[in-house]
Amino acid sequence: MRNLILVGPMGAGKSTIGRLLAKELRLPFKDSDKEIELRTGANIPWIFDKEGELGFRDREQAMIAELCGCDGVVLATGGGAVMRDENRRALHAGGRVVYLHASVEQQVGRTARDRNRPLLRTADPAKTLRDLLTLRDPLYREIADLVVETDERPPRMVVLDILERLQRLPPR
Ligand SMILES: Nc1ncnc2c1ncn2[C@@H]1O[C@H](COP(=O)(O)OP(=O)(O)O)[C@@H](O)[C@H]1O
Ligand SMILES: O=C(O)C1=C[C@@H](OP(=O)(O)O)[C@@H](O)[C@H](O)C1
Ligand SMILES: [Mg+2]
Repeated sequence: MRNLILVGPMGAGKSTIGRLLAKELRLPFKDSDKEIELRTGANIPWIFDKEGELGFRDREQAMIAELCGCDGVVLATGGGAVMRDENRRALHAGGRVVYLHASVEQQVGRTARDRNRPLLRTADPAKTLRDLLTLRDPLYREIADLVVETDERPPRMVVLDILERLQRLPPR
């Protein structure tokens, strides 16, 4: 399989684990959100403010299509990338897909101090994360080759688990 692709909700650790995995595998690391920021020269909240979520999703779809065309990269997606059918098709075709799972409680704790997630600027971020996970969990599972638990496990341990389980995956 060509690339190693991480999906999952905000705070699951896609950006953190992706960077560590890439280092371990000596592969380039690409973070879809970071690539959008580099390409536009604007940060994610600014894009949401100026273009709305729809504008961001269009940029995200174009970036996912481009990055899934790479060969041999570790790719961290944004938590909402699985919402579009086109993205799910591209991600599944683009390589091995790992769903990083985290409970809503852990997601809340890990995202609380970070103001860079516009969807969590709500009165009740825990409810927002719960509602999003209800909607998206089946979509993550639909395209995942592996589901990996991240609750109560430090990033290093999650990385080792992924590497070990990838070796045991049958060919698609
Ligand atoms: N397994 C983990 N255990 C504890 N904290 C974690 C873990 N994975 C990530 N984090 C922390 O959670 C925060 C969000 O991680 P991040 O990689 O940005 O998630 P995502 O890209 O999935 O939204 C960061 O501060 C990161 O250090
Ligand atoms: O869940 C989402 O819809 C989003 C997740 C974010 O990425 P992370 O999952 O890396 O936080 C980022 O793409 C944007 O704020 C929207
Ligand atoms: Mg991220």
